[in-house]
Amino acid sequence: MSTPGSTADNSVRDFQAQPLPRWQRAVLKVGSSLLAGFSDEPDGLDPRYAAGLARFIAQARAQQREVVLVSSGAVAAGRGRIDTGGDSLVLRQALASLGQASLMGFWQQLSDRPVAQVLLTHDDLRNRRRYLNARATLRELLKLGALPIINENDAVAVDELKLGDNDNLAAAVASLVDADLLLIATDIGGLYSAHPQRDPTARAIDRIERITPELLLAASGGAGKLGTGGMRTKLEAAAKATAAGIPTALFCGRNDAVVRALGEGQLHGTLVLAQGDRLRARKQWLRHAPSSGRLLVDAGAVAALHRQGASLLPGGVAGVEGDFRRGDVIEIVATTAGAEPFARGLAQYSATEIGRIARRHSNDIEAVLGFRYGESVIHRDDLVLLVAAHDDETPEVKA
Ligand SMILES: Nc1ncnc2c1ncn2[C@@H]1O[C@H](COP(=O)(O)OP(=O)(O)O)[C@@H](O)[C@H]1O
Ligand SMILES: N[C@@H](CCC(=O)OP(=O)(O)O)C(=O)O
Repeated sequence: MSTPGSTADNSVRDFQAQPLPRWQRAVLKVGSSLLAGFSDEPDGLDPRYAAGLARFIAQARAQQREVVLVSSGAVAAGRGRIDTGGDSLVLRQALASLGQASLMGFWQQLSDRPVAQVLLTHDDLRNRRRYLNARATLRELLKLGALPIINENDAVAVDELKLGDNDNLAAAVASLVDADLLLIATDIGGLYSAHPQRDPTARAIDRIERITPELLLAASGGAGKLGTGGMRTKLEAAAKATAAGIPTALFCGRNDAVVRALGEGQLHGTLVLAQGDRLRARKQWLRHAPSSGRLLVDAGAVAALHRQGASLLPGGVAGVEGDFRRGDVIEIVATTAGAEPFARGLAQYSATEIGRIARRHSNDIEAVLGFRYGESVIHRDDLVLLVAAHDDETPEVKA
């Protein structure tokens, strides 16, 4: 903790440098406060800060790292196109629709590779099938080397459909894509012990081990001119991400030195530490979620899952029980053992579909079903072993 401050210029002075956790795949959230509203007139999007963030993304990519961008700014871009007062929900929805294409064009101009738009709502992420579909699309986009840019689908998102703010959306996306770091860029150095523009005694907080009600209260001072939730929604997002094992960094995207340091693995900002290990948190959930069916698998599949931490392919499936759908949690039972499941996982295909592709080669999936979500019926990232293997080669999936 150090001297109070409230502007981008104070970020480096107020927040001490600390190492950024090691990461391979990060979600970067960029708020409206970094993209627009630098004058009193609605003037659309301005690249003065976004350019530095785009350089950070390009540099990460050159180091074989992956970044998924969650970008606000559609409403601000819409106001730049049709200058209107007012702030009703339906007007914001219309402005977001007006501005979304400009927002994508804006990032495309700053990006060294193709950008891809993905618009999501809370409902999409609650629905397990749509969740899996969105995840598969995002993985494919990263494989293609594109820069996925996510925003809330504001035109359809009201009330219970809405995530409400892009900070929470970014936390959900971080879990969705299995990120190992969530970066939230905003117009202030990080979290202060009180609203720094209103309280001169506010102190910078470099590191948070646990998000307490007191911290949430300190962050409740409201948002900036264009922002939606202020620091509170950033802390809520950090709470969600860190509970899923993903550390979260809040930093000032308006300060070039801060953004450059980030590229060198140094954070000037607030680091919220992960609560436990990412894989462990996910596997823990898989162990306890209610299951909707079972797969019987042969000895070859049992050995592959145990020894190589492999995905379950249709060829090893000997039988299907229950009426589950794509995305449901199911149990895996060995035909050679009793009825006790030895593993659990998320089904990539429904019970009926797996019944049709059981014992077939993965290459046949498309010919049999007429479509294909992937080569496995349970992907290894979605699989947890419940009992250890009989030898010492217990795979990493036994979290
Ligand atoms: N305790 C606090 N520490 C830092 N900023 C705070 C705090 N409480 C409220 N804020 C406000 O939150 C703003 C950032 O949130 P917001 O305006 O929603 O930005 P964004 O558009 O980047 O999401 C800061 O500029 C500041 O005015
Ligand atoms: N979906 C809205 C952004 C909502 C939002 O959370 O804004 P911000 O607080 O600036 O991240 C838009 O694109 O304008």
